[in-house]
Amino acid sequence: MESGLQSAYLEEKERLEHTIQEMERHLEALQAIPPYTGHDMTEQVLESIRENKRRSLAHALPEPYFGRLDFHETGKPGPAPLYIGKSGVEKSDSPELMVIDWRAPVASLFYSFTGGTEAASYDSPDGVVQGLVFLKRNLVIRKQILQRVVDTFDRESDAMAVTDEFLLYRLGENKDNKLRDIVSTIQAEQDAIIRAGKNHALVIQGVAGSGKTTVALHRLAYLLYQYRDQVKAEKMIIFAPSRMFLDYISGVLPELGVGHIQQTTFADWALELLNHEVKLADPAQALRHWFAVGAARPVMDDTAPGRFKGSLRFMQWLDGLLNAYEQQAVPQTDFVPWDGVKLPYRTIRDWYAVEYKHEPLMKRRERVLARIKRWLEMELDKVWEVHLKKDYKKRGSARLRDYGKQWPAYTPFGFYKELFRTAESGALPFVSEADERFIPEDLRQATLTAAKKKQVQPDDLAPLLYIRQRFEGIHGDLRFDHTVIDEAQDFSPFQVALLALHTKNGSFSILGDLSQGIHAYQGVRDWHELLSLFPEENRAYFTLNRSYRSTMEIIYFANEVLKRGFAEPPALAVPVFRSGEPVELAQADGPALAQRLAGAVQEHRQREGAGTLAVLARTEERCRELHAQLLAAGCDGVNLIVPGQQQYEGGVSVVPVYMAKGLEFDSVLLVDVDPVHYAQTAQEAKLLYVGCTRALHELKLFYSGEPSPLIAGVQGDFVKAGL
Ligand SMILES: Nc1ncnc2c1ncn2[C@@H]1O[C@H](COP(=O)(O)OP(=O)(O)OP(=O)(O)O)[C@@H](O)[C@H]1O
Repeated sequence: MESGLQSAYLEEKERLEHTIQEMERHLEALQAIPPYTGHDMTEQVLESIRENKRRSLAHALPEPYFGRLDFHETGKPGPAPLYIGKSGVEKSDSPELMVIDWRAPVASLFYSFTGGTEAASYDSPDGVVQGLVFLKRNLVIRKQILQRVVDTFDRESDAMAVTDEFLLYRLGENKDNKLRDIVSTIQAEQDAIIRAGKNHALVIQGVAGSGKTTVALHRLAYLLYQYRDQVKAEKMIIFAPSRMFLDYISGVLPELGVGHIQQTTFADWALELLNHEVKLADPAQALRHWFAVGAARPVMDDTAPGRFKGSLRFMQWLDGLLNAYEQQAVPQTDFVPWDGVKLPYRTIRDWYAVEYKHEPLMKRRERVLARIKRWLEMELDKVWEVHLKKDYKKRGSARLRDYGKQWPAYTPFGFYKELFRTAESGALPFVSEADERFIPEDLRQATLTAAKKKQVQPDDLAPLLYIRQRFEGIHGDLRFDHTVIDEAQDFSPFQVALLALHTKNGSFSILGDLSQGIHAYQGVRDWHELLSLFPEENRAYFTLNRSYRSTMEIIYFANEVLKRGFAEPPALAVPVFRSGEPVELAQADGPALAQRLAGAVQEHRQREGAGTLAVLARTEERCRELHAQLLAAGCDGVNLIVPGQQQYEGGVSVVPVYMAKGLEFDSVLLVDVDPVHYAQTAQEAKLLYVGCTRALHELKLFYSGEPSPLIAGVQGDFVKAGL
């Protein structure tokens, strides 16, 4: 075996040297051709192909490939080694490929093949291709140097396949402040999602750490490769929960050689489309309210404003009012520019309701008014007496202005706020009593009070955009080829329905985890709410239950939290076989806790290759306090992460649990895990679960007095009492 490994290493080393020489030769040849700057179209196309090749070769040179698959296609001679890399590499003198792009159909075998001697197959553009896999090999190359060769399947060897060794090696590494690509270790269940067809709305329920975010980003790279004639990077969009999270994931797409994909939060995107006509109420205040501790924490049922305004019922109500407005928008009067001449109401209504039916509402208004103006000019042409003509012109223009005032040009916000008035406070004529009753009184008051300051809550944004699309339509450049919604459990059905209007062919990747639905005051309760928005034949539901982030100990412990918080716990995470230290529980508060935390930070920093560490607390105030204590104890350079943060710096951070969602840290220290901060409810269990599952390698929990019922009595070799 030893000598087998040695010869494999030597074989691969030689092959790598040969590939690099060939690539360098190719790159030099391309660089020797002076860039074409002329106007000949054909030459321009050729230059752009050459430039792409130069870029792709330069990008691939340090690590040309990461895998090898020896595949014997049925009916073809002998097994051929296929080298798989982040991008395809041609030979310098022929279009034959030395390295195959990981997204190519044949490369799917590298991911979907998980061992066994039976025939394997993959889908190619010409149909299913069958054959036998002889060898599956992982290679680690860094800066052109071969560092590791691991065979995960060898048909000719008696040795057992060590399928997961390479994955475990990868998962055991420390992380920095950015998410990384996983091309070399994509798992079969992840690959199935990455390669799913374009015109489907995929809803993916994945446990914490199952790779949802990572898979979504790889899927974008795949779609761009596979459907290059149909989709463009600039027309793809990722919605993520915060700008800090966007910063955290910003490294993956460039690593995959993909650029220019729009990345935003729903609020930023919406405010931009609304021309910043409204301001968002301070989100930190809302978070303080919803994540208040103990008895101060509000109930999160369907009467919560976000649940109400985010529901499809609310969307239907709004739709009904927009339809009623559409029916009654045209002033019910003839247009009489001067005595004796009139444009009948019926004619104006016909223009509006028949001729311009397909235009959005405010465009229709513009068109009708412009047409009345033209009619007026024609009527004036019929008047020959100069002095009369002048007088009619003045009078006609004034009457047209008056007419326009009876038919106001609403902005989305201008219209929206009118809908919350009652008949008593001057509601618009088409707002019925039933419409009035539909809105809970306190919500009406809150919406109107905020509206006076031109302020809205996040849950008002989807309704505002819905009005916008009915008023102004959606221009081509606002329609996406593909839309990714990460942390989708925090999205409302209304938001997703709205995004569906902006997305071509229902092409979506919607990812989330209901067990992490800590924003239950606004998000979905079950995925059917979202799936029902798409036709059955165009939607697909996937689950990811394996968790790759955390050690077995951490996952077993986090699962216990869910079991204690839910009468019927949701699908529990299945860890990969990666073992670490047991989760530690310790009693500490006040100065003793501060001392423990400072000690842990210092110890962490002394470790070789120390990665990231986070102290997680329930509230922003508590984080500020702990941060100050750490600084006072001499722990310089500790980052405090609070709402509104734009960047994640890595290193050591103090973070409210709700802001840590989506991120990960090598070590996590969770404080105040007592009955007050984490009561035995599903909602608090989700919060604590989020906190625990942020840890890759090490998790410690501290409590004052009693431990929270969500962790009390947890027993097993995956947990131990701390000193
Ligand atoms: N196939 C894989 N190979 C190597 N690492 C992986 C693989 N899949 C996921 N990971 C790693 O697991 C971690 C979690 O991934 P990611 O953040 O995408 O998961 P997630 O499901 O979005 O998590 P959460 O819901 O908790 O935010 C990352 O460090 C990622 O690199």
